Amino acid sequence: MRIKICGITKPEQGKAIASLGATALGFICVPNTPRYVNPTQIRAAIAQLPATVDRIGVFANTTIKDISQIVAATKLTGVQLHGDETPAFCHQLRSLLPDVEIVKALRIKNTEALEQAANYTTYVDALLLDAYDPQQLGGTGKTLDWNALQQFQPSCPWFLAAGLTPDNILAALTQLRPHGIDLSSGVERSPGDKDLDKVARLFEQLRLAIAN
Ligand SMILES: O=C(O)c1ccccc1NCC(=O)[C@H](O)[C@H](O)COP(=O)(O)O
Repeated sequence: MRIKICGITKPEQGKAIASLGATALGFICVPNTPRYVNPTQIRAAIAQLPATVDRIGVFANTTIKDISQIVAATKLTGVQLHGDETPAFCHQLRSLLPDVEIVKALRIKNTEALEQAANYTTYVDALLLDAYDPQQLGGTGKTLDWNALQQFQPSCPWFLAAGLTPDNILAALTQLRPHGIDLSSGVERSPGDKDLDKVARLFEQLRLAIAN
């Protein structure tokens, strides 16, 4: 299973989280949000990472030009689209950046929001299910109704996000079998400041999940 820790702002924390076992790190490229990092900061963090760790830039409601410039400047391996990007936008981005992983985040407000998934699967590498919040695009700490996701089986890989923590990850994974998980505020002291003890506890819990 892929394990993505999102909202990295400090290079030394990114390095430590990668060595604890994260397979992907997320960098928030959405200005005026609390975990925002600029391309210089992303490059500094990436310089500390082993090549095996995926580096995903998180964007929302920006232009293809902006995304492709930041990808070129930072060597991100993937792009997560966290706003209202359409399937056509994903298709266009994929044509321009064929070697970059594209993850479309769906912010689940109601069951109809899940039905959008099928419109994206042809154009993206993976989907990510996050919680809807009227004020915040992501990093909300709100959980989804896992029971309502039991039938969610898109034709592409998917990540479960939204309010996952070391304390609830086992419960989530007993109900659902996503290809990956994504955590941010559940392993933080404050926005952008990761708590390495919480990250270590997450990996202990995941080892238990694998053993059972
Ligand atoms: O985390 C942010 O601050 C953020 C800001 C703007 C767009 C997206 C953002 N985060 C996206 C993520 O992938 C988070 O990991 C995801 O929302 C889960 O967050 P959490 O519920 O805190 O685990």
